[in-house]
Amino acid sequence: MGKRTQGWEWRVAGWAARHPGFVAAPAAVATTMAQLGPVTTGGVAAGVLAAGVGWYRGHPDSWAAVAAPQLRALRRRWLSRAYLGRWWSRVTEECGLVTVNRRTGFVNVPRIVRIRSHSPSTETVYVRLLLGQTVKLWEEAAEALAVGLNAERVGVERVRSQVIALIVQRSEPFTEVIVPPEIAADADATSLANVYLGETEHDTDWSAPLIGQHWLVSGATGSGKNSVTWMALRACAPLIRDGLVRVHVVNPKGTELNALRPVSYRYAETDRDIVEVVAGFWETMQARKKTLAEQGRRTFELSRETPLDLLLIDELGAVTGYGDRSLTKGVQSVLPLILSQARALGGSVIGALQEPTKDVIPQRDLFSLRVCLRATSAGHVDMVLGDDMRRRGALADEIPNVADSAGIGFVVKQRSRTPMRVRAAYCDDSDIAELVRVAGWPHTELTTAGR
Ligand SMILES: Nc1ncnc2c1ncn2[C@@H]1O[C@H](COP(=O)(O)OP(=O)(O)OP(=O)(O)O)[C@@H](O)[C@H]1O
Repeated sequence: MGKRTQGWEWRVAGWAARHPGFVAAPAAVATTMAQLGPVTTGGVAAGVLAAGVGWYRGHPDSWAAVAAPQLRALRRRWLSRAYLGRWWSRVTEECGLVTVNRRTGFVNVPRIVRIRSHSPSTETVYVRLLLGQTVKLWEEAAEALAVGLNAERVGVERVRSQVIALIVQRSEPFTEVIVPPEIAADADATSLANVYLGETEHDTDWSAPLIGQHWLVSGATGSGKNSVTWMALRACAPLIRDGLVRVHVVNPKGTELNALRPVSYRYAETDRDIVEVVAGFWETMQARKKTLAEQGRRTFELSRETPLDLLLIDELGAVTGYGDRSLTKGVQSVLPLILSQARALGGSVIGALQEPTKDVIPQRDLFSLRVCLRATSAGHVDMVLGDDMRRRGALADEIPNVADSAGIGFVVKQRSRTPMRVRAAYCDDSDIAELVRVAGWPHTELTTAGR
């Protein structure tokens, strides 16, 4: 029996019912023309266009968060051929993702429910599974789908029963290493309210506030986690020199961050010293609380008397989770207090993490900036960035494990709660040496533990 398909008039009716906008928009234009005439209709259309341009020019941030994803999704859905009827049918057929009714010969093509495009390099295509299909079937076809859709890669996720999301990454926006900007000569020229970290996929600066904030950077080994820490320290360098920022370093691995020894206020590598430094940080915060109360101030202001205290923890997992019990117990008795109270007192924490699991991320939501660099498992992404972020396009587990991808990862945009691909600038050994040179000053009051 040959393949049979539904009559075209039924297919058109079904399609129109599923896409009411395509019927409603021309109907609305026709009605306006009939009621108000072509001049008024043209005026209204020009007004809408002018309002759109005005929005784009006047408030690019909200435009990028609200209007751009909608327009991008429309363009991808209807103007790129990838998801149009015939091509979509062909791709799914070639990838073995259609079914044929054995009795009637009718070919069932999986239906696209909707498309979202939160970023220029990625779109999420929601697809209704056909009877008899499994998520696994689509996962196995993902590579072939990527070829068919002309994409870099396709991720597959189950959304609810019968609906999956294909996360289609179109391009890699970062092909070059980002060179860090010069260190500011003056403390006045540095703003810790907006620290430059690198670039975003939208070709804009990636920056974040450091004062009164905690940062969490997660990534597999070799993903470039320390880039973010180094960029924060470059911004702080003149302030460290002037005694406006004090750096407390917890470096259980004893690698890389040991370059900071000469400019650290406190520094620890061994278990005992680590507990001492973290507990000391909390004592500093309690003392700060008293100082602010004495000064009759409720909020912290950066000064030599009340500097920013920055706690850097290179391997959060070791000190809160899988390290020796005396270490983890000691740290866990104060770290939650630091994370929940230090921000208002001029204490910030930057924690790096390799294996994000529930027990090693203490109070995740207290980290206002969370960066997920290359991950070794899909589950790590939502663990770091928050629920649903992988489905919305944060394919950190699909970042290739090669040196060229180091420093690339995802953050969540605060306002729109959508993931954004970013790349941290890279500080090489000479950049690190320069920052230590600039930050270095006669630290007469050094109380470094573990020296
Ligand atoms: N932002 C970056 N841009 C480009 N390349 C980078 C970046 N960061 C790191 N790299 C490169 O990746 C390599 C690995 O980086 P690094 O050792 O800092 O990663 P890591 O995540 O800190 O690893 P580990 O957990 O093993 O300490 C570096 O030697 C460097 O060549």
